[in-house]
Amino acid sequence: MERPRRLLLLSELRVRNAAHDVSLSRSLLTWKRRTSSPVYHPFRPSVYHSVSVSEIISVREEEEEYGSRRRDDGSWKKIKEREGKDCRQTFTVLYVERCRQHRWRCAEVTFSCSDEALCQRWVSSIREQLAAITSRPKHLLVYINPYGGKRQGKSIYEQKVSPLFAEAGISTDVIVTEHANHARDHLRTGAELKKFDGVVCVGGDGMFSEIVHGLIWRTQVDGSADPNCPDETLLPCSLRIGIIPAGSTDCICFATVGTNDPVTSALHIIVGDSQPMDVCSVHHNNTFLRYSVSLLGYGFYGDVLTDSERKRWMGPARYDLSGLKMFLTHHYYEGTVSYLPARGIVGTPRDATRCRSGCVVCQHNGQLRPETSDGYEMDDASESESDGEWKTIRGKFLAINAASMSCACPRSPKGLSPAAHLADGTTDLILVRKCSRFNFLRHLLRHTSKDDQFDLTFVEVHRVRRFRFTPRHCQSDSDLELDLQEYGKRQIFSQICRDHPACGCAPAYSSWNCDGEILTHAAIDVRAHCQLIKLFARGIEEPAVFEDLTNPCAI
Ligand SMILES: CCCCCCCCCCCCC/C=C/[C@@H](O)[C@H](COP(=O)(O)O)NC(=O)CCCCC
Ligand SMILES: Nc1ncnc2c1ncn2[C@@H]1O[C@H](COP(=O)(O)OP(=O)(O)O)[C@@H](O)[C@H]1O
Ligand SMILES: [Ca+2]
Repeated sequence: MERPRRLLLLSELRVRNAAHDVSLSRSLLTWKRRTSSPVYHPFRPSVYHSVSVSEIISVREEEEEYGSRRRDDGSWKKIKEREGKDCRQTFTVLYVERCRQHRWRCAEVTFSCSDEALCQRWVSSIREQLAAITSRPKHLLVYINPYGGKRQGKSIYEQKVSPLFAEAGISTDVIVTEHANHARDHLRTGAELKKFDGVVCVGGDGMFSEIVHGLIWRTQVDGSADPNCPDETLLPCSLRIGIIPAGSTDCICFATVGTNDPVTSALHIIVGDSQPMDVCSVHHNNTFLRYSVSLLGYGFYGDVLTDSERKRWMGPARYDLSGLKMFLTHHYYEGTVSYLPARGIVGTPRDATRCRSGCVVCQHNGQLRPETSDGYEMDDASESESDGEWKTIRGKFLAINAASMSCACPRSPKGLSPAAHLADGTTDLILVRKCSRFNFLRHLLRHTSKDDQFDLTFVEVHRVRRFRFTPRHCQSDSDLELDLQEYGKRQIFSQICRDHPACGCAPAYSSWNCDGEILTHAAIDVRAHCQLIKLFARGIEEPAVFEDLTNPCAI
């Protein structure tokens, strides 16, 4: 049986001049219109509203007096319509309202009554409940990339986000970056992180990647862990990261919130959401290269990124043109992929279920602590290899993709690996073998349709904890890395062939697309670190079973 909620307050207040029963408990604010007729009216809009206290943004106190209303900040506002008697006290509650396609809006409702003391009690009770929510940030460090996407990061923040933060009583230190890696380096060395409850990134996946690199690095150095060592157990970052989408793909925002909308993201930050996320570390010859949280792609996606960087002036459309060009170019790459399958976990890349808010698969797999329970220790990787746990595949590949999350984005609403999980400590390794252009097109089209992406003979997918890739030409040189001179020459020839596909000579190397940043090393060693970072997000919410039909925003 459902336990009755203990009410903190229950009063008759007016909303838009109609009497309502308004109640406040620790979890809910509700208001219900008083009706004179007990008869059910099918065409009368719903008279009952409820808002979770955890989704109240703020409460604003106002006082109506002689045709004017005084705001909290001391300014005066004319009221268009007097509500009933001469002098009424009013207060306005701002709260989260759900709209279509996972969008959130800031809605407001104004309550009024003639009893000043009662109004005051309501305002202070709501404020007390909000103050008791310790997960909400109070002071944030904000980095804005003015250069990403359509170059609107600064205006997006100033017009859509900053007013909401102010309304919620969040103070900010804002840094508009002046060059690439400005935010990363500031976080690594300069930022006084103790002052803040979180870091906000205004930009695309590349800008988010800078924040992740700065925070992870700083956390390891402060905690005496060695980020250069591929076998190190990395320390999780305590500060959460908020993403205000202002880039070109904004895949990390889309795959964790369900939409690329600055207001929605700002509201997730304000209510203090928390979503853990896996991070892959990428090493080359025991030297750290980069971290990746979304896509690590060699071949097609690496080539698209390299080509698109030369067309940055085109904005986000550069990816479409480069995508078409690289599809027509149809380069394949030879090499060896070795991987360590994730054992003992729940879920496979071909599941029909999806990683959603409060995902039980992430909760379950996140508790496994892979370093101990999965039967291998990273320090003993070679032992595991001799145990036959590592699998090896040699071949010619059009694309090698590791998706640590679905990689859903507006271009591909299901993503590259629709059943991938945000926080299960694994990455989905997708191998697309050399095939005809027609078949590759079928594969790409499945990124945009409902059909199973992996139900093609030339595509295979494995859920892994660790993988390595070695391009063929590295192996043929007695398994030694090419010296830099040789590597340079091959890069030049690769470039010539890339630019003159008619010569029929396939380039030896592609680059890795690492969350939208180019990695020129082809041979890499990748390891998934379970729940290394946390976002101000909650994962994609399942749509409510009963939509509020009186909410025009949701219909
Ligand atoms: C013929 C129909 C083909 C349709 C293919 C559509 C495939 C789209 C898949 C997109 C996957 C995106 C994975 C995310 C990558 C981002 O991290 C990266 C950088 O983002 P940002 O910094 O915000 O720009 N974006 C890309 O690499 C773009 C890939 C686009 C490929 C067409
Ligand atoms: N002020 C700046 N000037 C130039 N580049 C910058 C600046 N700040 C950040 N960057 C870099 O811009 C690149 C693209 O940023 P991102 O926000 O991902 O936009 P997009 O989604 O358009 O690629 C990243 O590599 C980031 O490091
Ligand atoms: Ca994952």
